[in-house]
Amino acid sequence: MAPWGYEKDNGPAHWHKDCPIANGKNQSPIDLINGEVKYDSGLKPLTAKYVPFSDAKFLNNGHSVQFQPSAGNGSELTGGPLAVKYNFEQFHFHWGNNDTEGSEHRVDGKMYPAELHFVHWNSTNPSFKDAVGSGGPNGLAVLGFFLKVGAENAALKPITDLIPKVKDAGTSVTVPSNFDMQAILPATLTDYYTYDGSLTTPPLAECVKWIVFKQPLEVSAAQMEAFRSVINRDGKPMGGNYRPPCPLHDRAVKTSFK
Ligand SMILES: NCCOCCOCCNC(=O)c1ccc(S(N)(=O)=O)cc1
Ligand SMILES: [Zn+2]
Repeated sequence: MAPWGYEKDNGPAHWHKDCPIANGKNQSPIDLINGEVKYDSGLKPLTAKYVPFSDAKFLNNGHSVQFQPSAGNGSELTGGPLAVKYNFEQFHFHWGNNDTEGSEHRVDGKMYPAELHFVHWNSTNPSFKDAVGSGGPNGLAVLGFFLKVGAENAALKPITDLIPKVKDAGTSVTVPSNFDMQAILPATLTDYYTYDGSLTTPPLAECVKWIVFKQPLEVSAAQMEAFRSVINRDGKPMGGNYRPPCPLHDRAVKTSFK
């Protein structure tokens, strides 16, 4: 099979052939249906401590654009539904070709124009790859933020300004060391949905504690257009790099908010 993608001939409907877990019972993304979630007063705010990076890359890997510091950057995530400390690995985006589509998770069937994923791995593992393969939903913790079109996002501007430099698949640039990743996050990481799920791209491993924030971040129309100029491995616009929602089966979605 051609490498996986989001086109007719290699998109989400084909992924099960190489990754049979695609039809598993803990797949992501899902539609977050407010009438079916359950408030959990035990869910505390999350704490993300992101330290400045000395040598981080921003790259086009053919199916997303991704910020990736060198291993062992000392940034960590704790709290919320997490029992242990998680190390930051990378962040990346999913988006659409217009403002009516693009996010992976949905809220009562509504899609946002884009979704930002901060990927972290359980620090009781020796490496990220071990965490992916560790079995069970505690290998990774991914923070999902919906993006909506509005004011320019000053914290993301250093990243969206680099997009023209990684327009083509397989290209990357070094990110200026004064880039402040912490500034992207809201001041308090409260009001989120959380559930046990999977990677939303192959290998689709069911190793993820998902934490999706209720409050979208804003980006300007120009910043959205920057994403839409990115080209995928087939030389086509990368927009549409989102997996449709998967069945919830007998999972519960908990919320930290009433
Ligand atoms: N390819 C087989 C070996 O796989 C080893 C682990 O590789 C994992 C590569 N994928 C990822 O790291 C990865 C990370 C996050 C997300 S997502 N969109 O669910 O946040 C999807 C994918
Ligand atoms: Zn993602």
